[in-house]
Amino acid sequence: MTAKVIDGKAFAATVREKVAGHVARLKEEHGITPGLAVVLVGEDPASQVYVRSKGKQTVEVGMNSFEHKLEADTSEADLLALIDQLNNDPSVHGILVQLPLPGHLNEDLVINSIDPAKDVDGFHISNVGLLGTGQKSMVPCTPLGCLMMLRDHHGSLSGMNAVVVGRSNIVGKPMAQLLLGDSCTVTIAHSRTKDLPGVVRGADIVVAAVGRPEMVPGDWIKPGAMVIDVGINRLPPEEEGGKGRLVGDCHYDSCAEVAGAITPVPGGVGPMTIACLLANTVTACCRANGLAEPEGLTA
Ligand SMILES: Nc1nc2c(c(=O)[nH]1)N[C@@H](CN(C=O)c1ccc(C(=O)N[C@@H](CCC(=O)O)C(=O)O)cc1)CN2
Ligand SMILES: [Mg+2]
Repeated sequence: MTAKVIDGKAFAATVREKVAGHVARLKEEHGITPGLAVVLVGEDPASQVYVRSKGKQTVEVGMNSFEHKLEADTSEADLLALIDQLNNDPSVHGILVQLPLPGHLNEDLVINSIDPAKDVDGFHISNVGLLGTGQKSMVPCTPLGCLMMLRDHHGSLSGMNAVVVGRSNIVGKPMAQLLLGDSCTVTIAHSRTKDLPGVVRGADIVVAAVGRPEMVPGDWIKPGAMVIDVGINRLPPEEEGGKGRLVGDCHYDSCAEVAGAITPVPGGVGPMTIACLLANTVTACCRANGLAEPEGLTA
Protein backbone atom coordinates (compact mmCIF):
# COMPACT_ATOMS: atom_id res chain seq x y z
CA MET A 1 0.00 0.00 0.00
CA THR A 2 1.15 3.53 -0.66
CA ALA A 3 -0.39 6.14 1.60
CA LYS A 4 -2.45 9.08 0.43
CA VAL A 5 -0.47 12.20 1.28
CA ILE A 6 -2.54 14.64 3.34
CA ASP A 7 -1.53 18.05 2.01
CA GLY A 8 -1.57 20.33 5.06
CA LYS A 9 -0.37 23.30 3.06
CA ALA A 10 -3.33 23.10 0.67
CA PHE A 11 -5.79 22.37 3.49
CA ALA A 12 -4.47 25.36 5.47
CA ALA A 13 -5.15 27.57 2.44
CA THR A 14 -8.81 26.46 2.42
CA VAL A 15 -9.09 27.18 6.17
CA ARG A 16 -7.62 30.66 5.62
CA GLU A 17 -10.13 31.28 2.81
CA LYS A 18 -13.01 30.40 5.14
CA VAL A 19 -11.54 32.64 7.84
CA ALA A 20 -11.20 35.52 5.35
CA GLY A 21 -14.88 35.08 4.40
CA HIS A 22 -15.97 35.33 8.04
CA VAL A 23 -13.72 38.34 8.62
CA ALA A 24 -15.25 40.12 5.62
CA ARG A 25 -18.76 39.42 6.96
CA LEU A 26 -17.85 40.66 10.45
CA LYS A 27 -16.62 43.91 8.90
CA GLU A 28 -19.56 44.41 6.52
CA GLU A 29 -22.42 43.35 8.77
CA HIS A 30 -21.12 44.42 12.18
CA GLY A 31 -18.29 46.91 11.59
CA ILE A 32 -15.92 44.67 13.59
CA THR A 33 -12.36 43.79 12.60
CA PRO A 34 -10.88 40.87 14.58
CA GLY A 35 -7.47 41.66 16.07
CA LEU A 36 -4.64 39.31 17.08
CA ALA A 37 -1.79 40.36 19.36
CA VAL A 38 1.37 38.25 19.22
CA VAL A 39 4.04 38.67 21.88
CA LEU A 40 7.60 37.54 21.22
CA VAL A 41 10.22 37.70 23.98
CA GLY A 42 13.83 37.38 22.82
CA GLU A 43 15.44 36.48 19.52
CA ASP A 44 14.99 32.73 19.03
CA PRO A 45 15.39 32.42 15.23
CA ALA A 46 12.64 29.82 14.73
CA SER A 47 10.20 31.82 16.88
CA GLN A 48 10.99 34.95 14.86
CA VAL A 49 10.07 33.08 11.66
CA TYR A 50 6.79 31.76 13.14
CA VAL A 51 5.81 35.18 14.53
CA ARG A 52 6.52 36.88 11.20
CA SER A 53 4.42 34.27 9.45
CA LYS A 54 1.55 34.70 11.92
CA GLY A 55 1.56 38.48 11.46
CA LYS A 56 1.63 38.21 7.67
CA GLN A 57 -1.19 35.65 7.48
CA THR A 58 -3.31 37.62 9.99
CA VAL A 59 -3.19 40.67 7.72
CA GLU A 60 -3.79 38.55 4.59
CA VAL A 61 -7.15 37.31 5.93
CA GLY A 62 -8.18 40.89 6.72
CA MET A 63 -7.60 40.97 10.48
CA ASN A 64 -5.57 43.47 12.51
CA SER A 65 -2.16 42.24 13.66
CA PHE A 66 -0.46 43.72 16.72
CA GLU A 67 3.14 42.55 17.17
CA HIS A 68 4.95 43.11 20.46
CA LYS A 69 8.66 42.26 20.40
CA LEU A 70 10.35 42.39 23.78
CA GLU A 71 14.03 42.09 24.76
CA ALA A 72 15.24 38.67 25.92
CA ASP A 73 15.87 40.03 29.44
CA THR A 74 12.36 41.52 29.83
CA SER A 75 11.16 41.13 33.43
CA GLU A 76 8.14 39.03 34.31
CA ALA A 77 6.46 42.15 35.72
CA ASP A 78 6.85 44.01 32.41
CA LEU A 79 5.53 41.05 30.41
CA LEU A 80 2.54 40.67 32.74
CA ALA A 81 1.86 44.42 32.45
CA LEU A 82 1.75 44.14 28.65
CA ILE A 83 -0.62 41.16 28.84
CA ASP A 84 -2.86 43.10 31.23
CA GLN A 85 -2.96 45.97 28.74
CA LEU A 86 -3.90 43.58 25.90
CA ASN A 87 -6.53 41.85 28.07
CA ASN A 88 -8.21 45.25 28.49
CA ASP A 89 -7.91 46.39 24.87
CA PRO A 90 -11.26 45.90 23.08
CA SER A 91 -9.59 45.91 19.63
CA VAL A 92 -7.61 42.78 20.64
CA HIS A 93 -9.68 39.57 20.40
CA GLY A 94 -6.81 37.09 20.52
CA ILE A 95 -3.54 37.10 22.49
CA LEU A 96 -0.67 34.72 21.93
CA VAL A 97 2.69 34.54 23.70
CA GLN A 98 5.15 32.72 21.46
CA LEU A 99 6.81 29.74 23.17
CA PRO A 100 9.36 28.84 24.36
CA LEU A 101 9.94 31.81 26.65
CA PRO A 102 13.43 32.65 27.96
CA GLY A 103 14.30 30.56 31.02
CA HIS A 104 13.85 33.30 33.66
CA LEU A 105 10.14 33.61 32.83
CA ASN A 106 7.52 31.31 34.33
CA GLU A 107 5.55 30.02 31.34
CA ASP A 108 2.57 28.79 33.37
CA LEU A 109 2.24 32.10 35.20
CA VAL A 110 2.47 34.09 31.97
CA ILE A 111 -0.04 31.94 30.06
CA ASN A 112 -2.50 31.94 32.95
CA SER A 113 -2.42 35.75 33.04
CA ILE A 114 -4.05 35.89 29.58
CA ASP A 115 -7.82 36.45 29.57
CA PRO A 116 -9.12 32.89 28.80
CA ALA A 117 -11.60 34.35 26.28
CA LYS A 118 -8.65 35.83 24.33
CA ASP A 119 -6.38 32.78 24.78
CA VAL A 120 -6.29 31.73 21.11
CA ASP A 121 -3.57 29.15 21.86
CA GLY A 122 -5.96 27.37 24.24
CA PHE A 123 -3.15 26.93 26.80
CA HIS A 124 -4.81 28.73 29.75
CA ILE A 125 -5.72 26.37 32.59
CA SER A 126 -9.42 27.35 32.22
CA ASN A 127 -9.44 26.31 28.57
CA VAL A 128 -7.57 23.10 29.41
CA GLY A 129 -10.27 22.30 31.99
CA LEU A 130 -13.12 23.17 29.64
CA LEU A 131 -11.70 20.96 26.87
CA GLY A 132 -11.10 18.11 29.35
CA THR A 133 -14.74 18.24 30.46
CA GLY A 134 -16.15 18.50 26.93
CA GLN A 135 -17.24 22.12 27.27
CA LYS A 136 -16.85 24.96 24.79
CA SER A 137 -13.27 26.24 24.97
CA MET A 138 -10.45 27.66 22.92
CA VAL A 139 -8.73 24.61 21.39
CA PRO A 140 -4.92 24.44 20.95
CA CYS A 141 -4.03 25.11 17.31
CA THR A 142 -1.80 22.14 16.45
CA PRO A 143 -4.18 19.43 17.76
CA LEU A 144 -7.14 21.26 16.19
CA GLY A 145 -5.35 21.20 12.83
CA CYS A 146 -4.64 17.47 13.22
CA LEU A 147 -8.30 16.77 14.04
CA MET A 148 -9.50 18.75 11.02
CA MET A 149 -7.22 16.75 8.71
CA LEU A 150 -8.33 13.41 10.20
CA ARG A 151 -12.03 14.29 9.86
CA ASP A 152 -11.52 15.59 6.34
CA HIS A 153 -9.77 12.39 5.30
CA HIS A 154 -11.94 9.83 7.04
CA GLY A 155 -15.23 11.43 8.09
CA SER A 156 -16.38 10.03 11.44
CA LEU A 157 -13.58 8.81 13.72
CA SER A 158 -16.01 7.08 16.08
CA GLY A 159 -14.76 3.78 17.52
CA MET A 160 -11.27 4.02 16.03
CA ASN A 161 -8.18 3.12 18.05
CA ALA A 162 -6.02 6.23 18.36
CA VAL A 163 -2.51 6.28 19.79
CA VAL A 164 -0.95 9.64 20.61
CA VAL A 165 2.80 9.31 21.06
CA GLY A 166 3.87 12.19 23.32
CA ARG A 167 2.31 13.72 26.41
CA SER A 168 3.04 17.46 26.13
CA ASN A 169 0.53 20.02 27.36
CA ILE A 170 0.45 21.81 24.01
CA VAL A 171 0.00 18.80 21.71
CA GLY A 172 -0.22 15.29 23.20
CA LYS A 173 -2.73 15.84 26.00
CA PRO A 174 -5.17 18.13 24.12
CA MET A 175 -4.92 15.86 21.05
CA ALA A 176 -5.99 12.91 23.20
CA GLN A 177 -8.94 14.92 24.57
CA LEU A 178 -10.08 15.88 21.08
CA LEU A 179 -9.91 12.29 19.82
CA LEU A 180 -11.84 11.15 22.88
CA GLY A 181 -14.41 13.84 22.07
CA ASP A 182 -14.77 12.23 18.62
CA SER A 183 -15.41 8.86 20.33
CA CYS A 184 -12.03 7.24 19.59
CA THR A 185 -10.50 4.75 22.01
CA VAL A 186 -7.42 6.73 23.00
CA THR A 187 -4.02 5.69 24.32
CA ILE A 188 -1.36 8.22 25.26
CA ALA A 189 2.04 6.59 24.83
CA HIS A 190 5.41 8.06 25.82
CA SER A 191 9.07 7.29 26.50
CA ARG A 192 8.24 4.91 29.39
CA THR A 193 5.51 3.01 27.56
CA LYS A 194 6.19 -0.75 27.57
CA ASP A 195 6.21 -2.31 24.11
CA LEU A 196 5.71 0.98 22.27
CA PRO A 197 5.92 -0.75 18.84
CA GLY A 198 3.14 -3.14 19.89
CA VAL A 199 0.96 -0.30 21.18
CA VAL A 200 1.41 1.71 17.97
CA ARG A 201 0.68 -1.38 15.83
CA GLY A 202 -2.82 -1.50 17.34
CA ALA A 203 -3.66 2.02 16.15
CA ASP A 204 -5.99 3.05 13.34
CA ILE A 205 -4.80 6.61 14.02
CA VAL A 206 -1.23 7.44 15.05
CA VAL A 207 -0.36 10.99 16.12
CA ALA A 208 3.39 11.30 16.66
CA ALA A 209 4.40 14.29 18.79
CA VAL A 210 7.57 13.36 20.65
CA GLY A 211 10.20 15.58 19.03
CA ARG A 212 12.50 12.68 18.13
CA PRO A 213 13.58 12.57 14.48
CA GLU A 214 12.16 9.60 12.54
CA MET A 215 11.47 7.61 15.71
CA VAL A 216 8.42 5.74 14.36
CA PRO A 217 9.37 3.27 11.59
CA GLY A 218 6.99 1.78 9.05
CA ASP A 219 6.96 -1.64 10.70
CA TRP A 220 5.19 -0.11 13.73
CA ILE A 221 2.28 1.00 11.53
CA LYS A 222 -0.88 -1.06 11.04
CA PRO A 223 -1.62 -1.39 7.32
CA GLY A 224 -4.06 1.34 6.26
CA ALA A 225 -3.66 3.45 9.43
CA MET A 226 -3.74 7.25 9.36
CA VAL A 227 -0.41 8.75 10.43
CA ILE A 228 -0.28 12.36 11.61
CA ASP A 229 3.28 13.54 12.11
CA VAL A 230 3.57 16.57 14.39
CA GLY A 231 7.37 16.48 14.69
CA ILE A 232 9.51 19.18 13.09
CA ASN A 233 13.15 18.17 13.54
CA ARG A 234 16.10 19.60 11.69
CA LEU A 235 18.85 17.03 11.07
CA PRO A 236 22.49 18.17 11.34
CA PRO A 237 23.71 19.72 8.08
CA GLU A 238 25.47 17.14 5.88
CA GLU A 239 27.51 19.70 4.04
CA GLU A 240 29.09 22.98 5.10
CA GLY A 241 26.67 25.87 4.77
CA GLY A 242 23.76 23.43 4.39
CA LYS A 243 20.72 23.96 6.64
CA GLY A 244 20.03 20.31 7.45
CA ARG A 245 17.02 18.36 6.27
CA LEU A 246 13.68 18.77 8.07
CA VAL A 247 12.11 15.48 9.22
CA GLY A 248 9.16 14.47 11.35
CA ASP A 249 8.87 12.01 14.24
CA CYS A 250 7.95 9.28 11.74
CA HIS A 251 10.25 7.68 9.20
CA TYR A 252 8.32 9.00 6.22
CA ASP A 253 9.26 6.58 3.42
CA SER A 254 8.74 3.38 5.40
CA CYS A 255 5.52 4.66 7.07
CA ALA A 256 4.11 5.82 3.71
CA GLU A 257 4.53 2.26 2.34
CA VAL A 258 2.18 0.85 4.99
CA ALA A 259 -0.16 3.65 6.05
CA GLY A 260 -3.46 4.53 4.38
CA ALA A 261 -2.77 8.25 4.78
CA ILE A 262 0.12 10.31 6.10
CA THR A 263 1.04 13.96 6.66
CA PRO A 264 4.42 15.07 5.28
CA VAL A 265 7.04 17.20 7.03
CA PRO A 266 7.26 19.98 6.02
CA GLY A 267 3.85 20.83 4.58
CA GLY A 268 1.62 18.78 6.87
CA VAL A 269 0.66 19.74 10.40
CA GLY A 270 2.84 22.91 10.58
CA PRO A 271 0.84 25.09 8.16
CA MET A 272 -2.42 23.98 9.82
CA THR A 273 -1.18 25.33 13.17
CA ILE A 274 -1.16 28.92 11.94
CA ALA A 275 -4.41 28.51 9.96
CA CYS A 276 -6.11 27.28 13.14
CA LEU A 277 -4.72 30.25 15.07
CA LEU A 278 -6.51 32.55 12.62
CA ALA A 279 -9.67 30.43 12.96
CA ASN A 280 -9.49 30.67 16.76
CA THR A 281 -9.13 34.45 16.56
CA VAL A 282 -12.34 34.76 14.51
CA THR A 283 -14.08 32.40 16.94
CA ALA A 284 -12.89 34.49 19.93
CA CYS A 285 -14.07 37.69 18.22
CA CYS A 286 -17.54 36.23 17.52
CA ARG A 287 -17.89 35.01 21.12
CA ALA A 288 -16.76 38.37 22.52
CA ASN A 289 -19.45 40.10 20.48
CA GLY A 290 -22.23 37.59 21.15
CA LEU A 291 -22.34 36.55 17.48
CA ALA A 292 -22.84 33.08 15.98
CA GLU A 293 -19.57 31.19 15.69
CA PRO A 294 -18.21 30.23 12.30
CA GLU A 295 -19.04 26.61 11.50
CA GLY A 296 -16.31 24.09 10.73
CA LEU A 297 -13.53 26.16 12.28
CA THR A 298 -13.77 24.80 15.82
CA ALA A 299 -13.75 21.31 17.32
N1 LIG B 1 2.44 30.14 21.56
C1 LIG B 1 2.77 29.12 20.77
N2 LIG B 1 4.06 28.75 20.66
C2 LIG B 1 4.38 27.70 19.85
C3 LIG B 1 3.41 27.01 19.10
C4 LIG B 1 2.06 27.41 19.25
O1 LIG B 1 1.11 26.83 18.66
N3 LIG B 1 1.78 28.47 20.08
N4 LIG B 1 3.77 26.00 18.21
C5 LIG B 1 5.17 25.85 17.84
C6 LIG B 1 5.68 26.75 16.76
N5 LIG B 1 4.72 27.12 15.71
C7 LIG B 1 3.86 28.12 15.96
O2 LIG B 1 4.00 28.90 16.85
C8 LIG B 1 4.82 26.59 14.38
C9 LIG B 1 5.74 25.61 14.07
C10 LIG B 1 5.89 25.17 12.74
C11 LIG B 1 5.10 25.68 11.72
C12 LIG B 1 5.30 25.29 10.30
O3 LIG B 1 4.53 25.69 9.45
N6 LIG B 1 6.34 24.53 9.99
C13 LIG B 1 6.68 24.18 8.61
C14 LIG B 1 8.16 24.01 8.49
C15 LIG B 1 8.89 25.25 8.89
C16 LIG B 1 10.39 25.18 8.64
O4 LIG B 1 10.79 25.12 7.48
O5 LIG B 1 11.13 25.25 9.63
C17 LIG B 1 6.00 22.88 8.20
O6 LIG B 1 5.80 22.02 9.06
O7 LIG B 1 5.71 22.76 7.02
C18 LIG B 1 4.18 26.65 12.05
C19 LIG B 1 4.04 27.09 13.36
C20 LIG B 1 6.04 26.12 19.07
N7 LIG B 1 5.68 27.32 19.73
MG1 LIG C 1 10.71 29.12 31.65
